[in-house]
Amino acid sequence: MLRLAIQKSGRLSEDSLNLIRECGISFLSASYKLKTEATNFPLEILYLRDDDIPGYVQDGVADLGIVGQNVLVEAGFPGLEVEGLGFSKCRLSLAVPRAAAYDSIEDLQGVNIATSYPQILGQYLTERGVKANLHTISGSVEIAPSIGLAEAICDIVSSGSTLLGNGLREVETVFRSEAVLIANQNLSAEKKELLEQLQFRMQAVRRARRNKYILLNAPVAALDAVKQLLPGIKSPTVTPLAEEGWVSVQSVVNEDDFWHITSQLKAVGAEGILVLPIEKMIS
Ligand SMILES: Nc1ncnc2c1ncn2[C@@H]1O[C@H](COP(=O)(O)OP(=O)(O)OP(=O)(O)O)[C@@H](O)[C@H]1O
Ligand SMILES: O=P(O)(O)OC[C@H]1O[C@H](OP(=O)(O)OP(=O)(O)O)[C@H](O)[C@@H]1O
Ligand SMILES: [Mg+2]
Repeated sequence: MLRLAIQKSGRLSEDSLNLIRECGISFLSASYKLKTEATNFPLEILYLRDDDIPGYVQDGVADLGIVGQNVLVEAGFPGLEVEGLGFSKCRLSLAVPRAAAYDSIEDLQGVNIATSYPQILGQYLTERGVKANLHTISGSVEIAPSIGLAEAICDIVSSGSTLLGNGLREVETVFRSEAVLIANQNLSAEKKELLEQLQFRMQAVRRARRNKYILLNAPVAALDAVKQLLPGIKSPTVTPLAEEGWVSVQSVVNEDDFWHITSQLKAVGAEGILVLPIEKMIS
C-alpha cells in the first residue's frame, strides 16, 4: 500500500483531493480523521501540515506527497520532485512599501527582510552579492514593514491583492512555484509500480482537463478547411449527415486555443458547434 501525504487544510487541500478523486480513487473523508484508506486502490492518505510533508517523504514515513515547490525547495529536498501538477501556481517575491525608493536588488544591501523562506531567499541574495538581515517569521509576513519589523518582505504572491492591501509593491520575483507530486527515493519495486499507475492516471486527468471534445456540422466543401483547424489526436472523425452535402466532425481541441479556433470554424462555414468536457484522456 502506498502512503500519500497531502495538506490537511489550506491552499493545496481541495485541488489535491479533487485530483485523487478524478483519478477514480474513492475514499471517505471526515475533517477529524487524519488518515484514510482508499476503497478501490492500495492507497492510504495522510492529512498533514504542508511544511512537514517533504521531511516525511524524505524519511519514508510517507511514500508520496503533494506539496508546493516553494516548501519543497525551502525544506532542502528538491530531488524528491516527480512531476508538476499544474495547480497552486504562485511566486515568491520581494516587496517594499509602496512609497519606498527601489531601483535594483543592490538597494536591499544591509536591509531587514521578513520572510518564511530564509533558505530560498538567502541563496537568491547570495548569488547576487547582496547581504541582508533575514528575519524568519511563519506567517502574516506582509504586516512586517507596517509594524517596524522589517523594511522589506519576501512572501508568496498570486493575485497581488495581499501586497496591495498592505501598502506593498512587488520588486523582484525570487522563485516560481506550483504543486508537485513528490516521492521517496527508495521505494520498493511494488510501490514503484503503484506510483507509475497513479502517475498514469494523474496524467490522463490533467490532459483531459486541458482539452475539450468538439462536435460540429459543416458543408462537405468546407471539410478540408475544418480538418486543418481541428487535427485532433490522430485525425478528426467525419460522418455524413442525413442531409446531403453535410458532415458531422468530431475532434479534440486544446482549451487555450478553443475560442480562437471556434471563430475560424464559423468563418469557414461550420454550424451547430457543441463542446463537451473530457473526463480522461489517454494518448
Ligand atoms: N495565494 C496563493 N495562490 C496560489 N497558491 C498559493 C497561494 N498561497 C499559497 N500557495 C501555495 O499553496 C501552499 C500552501 O499554502 P497555505 O497558505 O495553505 O500554507 P500554510 O498556511 O503554510 O498551510 P499549513 O497550515 O498546512 O502549514 C503554499 O506553500 C504555496 O505553494
Ligand atoms: O497575492 P494574493 O492572491 O493575495 O495571495 C498571497 C497570499 O496568499 C497566501 O496566504 P493565505 O491567504 O494562504 O494565508 P496564510 O497566511 O494563512 O497562508 C500567501 O502567504 C500570501 O499572503
Ligand atoms: Mg505551512
